[in-house]
Amino acid sequence: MRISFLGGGRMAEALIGGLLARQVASARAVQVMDPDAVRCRALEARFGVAAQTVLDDAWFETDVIVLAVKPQHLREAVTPLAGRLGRILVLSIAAGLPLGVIGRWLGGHRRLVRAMPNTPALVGAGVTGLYADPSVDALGREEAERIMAAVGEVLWVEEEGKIDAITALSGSGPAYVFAFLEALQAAGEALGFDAATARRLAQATAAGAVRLAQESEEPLSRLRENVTSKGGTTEAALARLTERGFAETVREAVFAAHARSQELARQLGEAP
Ligand SMILES: NC(=O)C1=CN([C@@H]2O[C@H](COP(=O)(O)OP(=O)(O)OC[C@H]3O[C@@H](n4cnc5c(N)ncnc54)[C@H](O)[C@@H]3O)[C@@H](O)[C@H]2O)C=CC1
Ligand SMILES: O=C(O)[C@@H]1CCC=N1
Repeated sequence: MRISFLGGGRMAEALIGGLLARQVASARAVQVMDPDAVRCRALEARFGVAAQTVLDDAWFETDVIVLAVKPQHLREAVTPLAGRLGRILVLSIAAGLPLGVIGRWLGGHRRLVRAMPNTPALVGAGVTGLYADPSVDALGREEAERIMAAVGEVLWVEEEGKIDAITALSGSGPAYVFAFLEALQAAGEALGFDAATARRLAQATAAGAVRLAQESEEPLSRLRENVTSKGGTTEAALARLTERGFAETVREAVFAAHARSQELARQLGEAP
């Protein structure tokens, strides 16, 4: 598969790394266009892929174009693509921008898939939600899935609105987990550990708990109960979390991200 990236930032770098490591594409089949020459040189040096600061005809000799530009820059970035796409599949990872809007900017192109990955993709442990325009055929869906599966799990949704929900849950989700780990580390430091030890304890706990959850058939509530002895230490901690509205706060945070994702296109002056 030949893959061209519009935007060669952090997410593009993660994807290119995964694609080459899993041999979904060879370095010769991957091209990048990014106006930042420093980024281009960095990607060339790291992966041996061709990276350029301008769009030329050769860049359009491809099967898939991945849109990996910030939502605020996407319109300007994709306008030069309009009318030059033919059968190329366009895979957008931009947050908050519906396919209807991107298709309009691309001059009515319909061979479009929207993806929402997350930063654990950088270490091959991402999870990506995917939605295809109904006109995209099985081959197009398979190409999109193979690209995103190179950096982790994939999950298709059949309703585009669900991509905003995926953005709120797993797209932004790593930041919630890091915020929790930061708080756990800070609490560990307050109990007398040095920063490195507190971080190690916090991370090992999270990694172990997640692995236990992944390898268990039990509901999460049962796994929580299994840690919680009657009258014990965990019960004391959870009582405080409940009293402070932990679950409601997480819910409100996820809903705030969801609302923001829904609002991004409108803020750019685009109705879905
Ligand atoms: N960072 C995250 O956690 C996630 C980000 N995303 C989405 O991925 C996309 C890329 O995000 P990052 O890689 O984090 O951003 P980034 O800022 O690292 O990379 C964006 C790149 O686009 C380039 N660029 C700017 N204007 C351009 C143009 N006209 N043509 C071509 N390239 C241009 C910039 O030079 C930069 O290298 C965004 O749309 C974001 O919403 C999606 C899921 C998670
Ligand atoms: O915060 C953002 O808008 C992007 C989308 C998901 C993660 N980062």
